[in-house]
Amino acid sequence: MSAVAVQALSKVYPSNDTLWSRLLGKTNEEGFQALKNVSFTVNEGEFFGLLGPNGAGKTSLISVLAGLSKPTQGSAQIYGYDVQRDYLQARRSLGVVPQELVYDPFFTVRETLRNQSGYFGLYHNDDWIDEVLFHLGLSEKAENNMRELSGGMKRRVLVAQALVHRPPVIILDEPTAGVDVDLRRSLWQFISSLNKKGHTIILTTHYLEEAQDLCQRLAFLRKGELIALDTTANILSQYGNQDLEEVFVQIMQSGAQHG
Ligand SMILES: Nc1ncnc2c1ncn2[C@@H]1O[C@H](COP(=O)(O)OP(=O)(O)OP(=O)(O)O)[C@@H](O)[C@H]1O
Repeated sequence: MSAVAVQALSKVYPSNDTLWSRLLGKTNEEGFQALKNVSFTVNEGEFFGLLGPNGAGKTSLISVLAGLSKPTQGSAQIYGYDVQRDYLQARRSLGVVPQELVYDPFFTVRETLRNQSGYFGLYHNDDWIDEVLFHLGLSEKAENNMRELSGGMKRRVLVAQALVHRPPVIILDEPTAGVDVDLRRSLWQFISSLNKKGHTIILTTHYLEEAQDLCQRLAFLRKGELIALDTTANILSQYGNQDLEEVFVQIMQSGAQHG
C-alpha cells in the first residue's frame, strides 16, 4: 500500500466576490484553480520532495492531504484512509509542520505539546515529548511560554507538535525557512533518523540543496500542474548532472511531462 496516494486532484478556490460586485452582476464564477488534475503516489518509507515556485500549489495540496481543504475534484488517501471520508484515521496517520507560525501565546512549550497529544487521545506522552524536545534542542525551553521564544524556536515547536502522535507520514512545509544552521543540521538529522525507522517524509522547500541531499524522489509543480516526477538521481542525470537549482530552473522553463 502507498503511504500517500493522490488521484486526479483539482482545487479551485472560489472567487472573493464582494456584495457590491454581486449587486452589479460582476461576479467571477470561475474562481482560481490552484491544483489541476494532480496524481501521484508516495511509497512507504520514502523521503519525497514536493518542489515548485511560489504559488505553484504545494500548500494547497498539503491542505487537502491534512483534511483542511476540500478538493474540488479527485481524491487522496493516507495509508489507504480517504482524507475526507476517513478523516480521523487519515489525520492520525499524518503529522504536518505548517509553513506559517501559528501558536497559542498563553501556553508553555510543554503544555502546547501536551495539548496537541490530547487531540490524538494521548495523555501520558511525556517520555516521547521529552525525546522530541531533546532532538529539536528545546529541552531548556520546555517550561517557557510560547511568546518568549524566538521565531526559529517557535518553528522547532511546530515540528515537535507534528511529531507528538508519532505519525507514520510526516509532511514538512518549508520547515527551515528562517532557522539557523544549527537547527537545520539537528532537524535534518532527526528527520532522517525518523525516515530510517520507516517514517514517510514529504518535504517542500525552496532550499534545493536540502531537497537534493535528502529526497529520493522529486515532484515538480508549476501553476497547479505536476510537470515532472522521478528519482532525484534520474532527474539530475537527465539534465547532465548539474545541481538541482539549475535543473529546477530548466524544468520550470520547459514543458516537461512526467512519465
Ligand atoms: N484560500 C485561498 N483562496 C484563494 N486563493 C488561494 C488560497 N490559498 C492559496 N491560493 C492561491 O493558490 C495558489 C497556490 O498557492 P499555494 O499556497 O498552494 O502555493 P505554494 O506552492 O505553497 O507557494 P509558496 O511556495 O509561496 O508557499 C496561489 O496563487 C495562491 O494565491
